[in-house]
Amino acid sequence: DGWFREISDMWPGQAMILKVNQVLHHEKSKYQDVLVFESSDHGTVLVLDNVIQCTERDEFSYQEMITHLAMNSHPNPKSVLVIGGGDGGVLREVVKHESVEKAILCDIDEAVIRVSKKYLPGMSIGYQHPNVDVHIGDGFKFLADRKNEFDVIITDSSDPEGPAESLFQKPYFELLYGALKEGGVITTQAENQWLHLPLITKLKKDCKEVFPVAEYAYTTIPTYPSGQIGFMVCCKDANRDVKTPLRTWSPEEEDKLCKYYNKEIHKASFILPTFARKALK
Ligand SMILES: NCCCN[C@H]1CC[C@H](NCCCN)CC1
Repeated sequence: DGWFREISDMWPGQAMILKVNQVLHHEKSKYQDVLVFESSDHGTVLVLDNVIQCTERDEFSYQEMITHLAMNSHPNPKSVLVIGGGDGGVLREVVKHESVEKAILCDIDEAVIRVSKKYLPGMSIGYQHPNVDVHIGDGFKFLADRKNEFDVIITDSSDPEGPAESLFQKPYFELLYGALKEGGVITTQAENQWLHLPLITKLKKDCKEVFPVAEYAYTTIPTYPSGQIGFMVCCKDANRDVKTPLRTWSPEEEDKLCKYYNKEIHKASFILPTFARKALK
């Protein structure tokens, strides 16, 4: 009937539905079902295994926050790794930082990259930057033999049910820790406080066993379940206050570079409602 329904047991009893004008692409990749459709009011939409990954209308909220919460919590990020993020949106945000000399993206599924380059030019623009390298493979394996190499690692993953399951476990955070240089910072996609508080509580506990600093922040994004998504922000430096940006763009630059992130919302994103603050203490 011309509507896409995001129904999943990860958010029981609720569903986002978007009006479909035209299906642009649909394939079974090696890892997941890949769907791209033109929506009536949210631009082009990327769906993996029936879960909305990004819509052109609101993707900037997620891509900017998962990137700049990490990048602006580091004094001088030169080498950056993105695990997942095949749509290219996070890379687009990473290369907004002049300090970046090398940005590597490692995604397990070449189909997401291929489809994004064809149907999501506003996000895949990230691939055009000269300092960007792309690696197709399992992020877990990629990290295993990288030690002391990155200033920032961003894990832009899908949800725990599916190819990204291992990216939510403690062994993965230990690999991240080893791949980071001194003072390194990570962000991961850390689900929604209304839907997954037990998972986030476990995630923060695991991160705190690996990193001296681990904090949960979140952003508002209309087309994700319950309208928001969170991030775990961790640092190897015990004295780093990730809740306050170390570096800030001027107000003019902020307005030019970002549509969601700014230095106030960096701080505000860590302020939690009482039910979440108690669970994540
Ligand atoms: N680069 C954009 C990919 C974004 N990852 C998505 C983050 C949200 C997730 N479902 C929402 C989970 C609800 N808690 C799908 C993958």
